[in-house]
Amino acid sequence: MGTESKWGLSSSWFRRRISLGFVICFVALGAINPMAEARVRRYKWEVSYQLKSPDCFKKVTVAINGNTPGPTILAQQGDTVVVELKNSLLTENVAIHWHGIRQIGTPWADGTEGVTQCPIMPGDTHVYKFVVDRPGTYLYHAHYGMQREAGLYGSIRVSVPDGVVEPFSYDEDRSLILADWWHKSTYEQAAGLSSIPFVWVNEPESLLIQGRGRFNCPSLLGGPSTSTDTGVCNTTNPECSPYVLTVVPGKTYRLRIASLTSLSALSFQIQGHNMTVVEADGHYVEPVVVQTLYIYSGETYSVVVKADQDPTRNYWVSTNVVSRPPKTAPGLAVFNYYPNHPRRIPPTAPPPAPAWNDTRSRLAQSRSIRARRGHILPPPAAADKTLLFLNTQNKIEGYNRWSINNVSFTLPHTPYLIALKQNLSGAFDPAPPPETYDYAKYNIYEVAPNTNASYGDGVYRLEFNSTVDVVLQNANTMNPENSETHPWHLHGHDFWVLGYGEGKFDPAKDPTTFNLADPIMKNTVPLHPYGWTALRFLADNPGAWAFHCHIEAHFYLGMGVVFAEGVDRVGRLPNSIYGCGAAPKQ
Ligand SMILES: O=C1O[C@H]([C@@H](O)CO)C(O)=C1O
Repeated sequence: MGTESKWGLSSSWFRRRISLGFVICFVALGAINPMAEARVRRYKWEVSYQLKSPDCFKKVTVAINGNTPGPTILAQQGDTVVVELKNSLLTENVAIHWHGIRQIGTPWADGTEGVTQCPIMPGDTHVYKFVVDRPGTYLYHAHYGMQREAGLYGSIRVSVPDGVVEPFSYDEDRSLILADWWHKSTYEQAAGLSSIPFVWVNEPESLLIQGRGRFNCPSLLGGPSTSTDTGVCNTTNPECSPYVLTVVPGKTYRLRIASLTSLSALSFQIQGHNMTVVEADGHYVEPVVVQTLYIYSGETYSVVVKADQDPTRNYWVSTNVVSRPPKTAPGLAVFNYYPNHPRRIPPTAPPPAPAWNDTRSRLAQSRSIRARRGHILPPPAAADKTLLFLNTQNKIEGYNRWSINNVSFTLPHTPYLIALKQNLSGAFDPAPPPETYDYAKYNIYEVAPNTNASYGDGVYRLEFNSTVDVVLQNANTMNPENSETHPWHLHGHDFWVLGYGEGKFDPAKDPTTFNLADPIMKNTVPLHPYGWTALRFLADNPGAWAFHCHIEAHFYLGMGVVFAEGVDRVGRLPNSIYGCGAAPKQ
């Protein structure tokens, strides 16, 4: 790493240890140092349990350096990010995934427990080191069990290199993460999901904007104290006051909006303001003006907003559950026009939520977002391999599961990357999972018996540098007249979104409608109820990569697959990812 500068300036750990004078001195040196472009951004994180009240209800969270969301990683294209992570959870493993970072040349740093690494055990310290090769808006979050839901997440913001001008302008740059929040622990939820009878997680108690929400504690509203809220509902706690986004009248803001919900598809609105969508998952898009942005778990968008409304008042920022019958109050933050008091409640009610079951509007928005001119085009020829993935809910041995082509994914005890690279036999099923389903016979509109699903941990082996199409097919769940939204996330790659369709994908006809002219590239894409979504990607990143529904409970219940390509080209695996299953520490 000849270009490494030892003193990454954004590291909070580093900043705390040197005086401001030194920082200014190093910034000045950086400005004249030709080696300055590719810096190392060092972070030192400690993951621990913390009692927090993000929505005024106190519960155990999993935090980084005491906070949820964790610190924002700020870097510039080409920088190396080094995160030294200490697991101070007393009884629980951890692993962190860098969502949207492709990990080119460092597949072992993807942070996916069971796929690219062994879990980091309590007391252990693990170093993640990777290059952020593209500017854009990304995320990080736990990728172990259902731990993300306990609050272990944050933002990654990668800026363009010095001198590069972006295709839109703004005065200020802000990040907002949306999340849903439950009062039950993740352990209780996971236990319920793997029980007979099945105990569903149900709808969230609240929606959080940048880690802040407000749950309706009955006693706070003048009602009787109940055993569930006594001592835990405390709105005087500053932790649970709404997030405030202060804007200066006349200025333009780039808001990087990301969703890390565990279940909910969301709408997002800023009362009285239009938003111009300019970036999706790290790729510029043709500007689209919206009043309501629909956002699915794992997606990021940049919108440009001008503070051009009546500056004598504040406005609501609101988010609502869509695609499932909502039982959760809107998540609210304050869009505060300076110099109004940031706690001044906006004088009018939050904007009404869009109809939760208006699938057509959501589909229309998905289709309306197109790549910015000058984008990377997909290979135009037919794909080398097409995978047709039927998404179903199933019963296996009495347990509720989710399956892809009748296989419900289970994580092996030895990570795929190690097993494949070291040719460890017996680590996972060597038979590849099915590439299609019986589309001629399957009725996606009915509750199907789905009695022939099985557990599986096989891998789709992709030829290195081949073009792969994946068509995700949605279907009815085990409940009549019900089909849900599934945001699918691919690790290690971006894909082109070739199209969204309603109903059943017809392999003979629908590929002719694929958009090969200006498809957006993304890493996470919604599969709408009773619809299909078609993607194309190049299997050009040596490694083993998860592709899964980003709903925490759904991946936990088997809704995912693993791709592997070019593993023989992967460099020497670091010892730090070993230490489980058939992969003991070297
Ligand atoms: O996996 C799920 O289970 C429930 C429901 O289908 C069974 O109660 C639900 O809404 C899911 O997404």
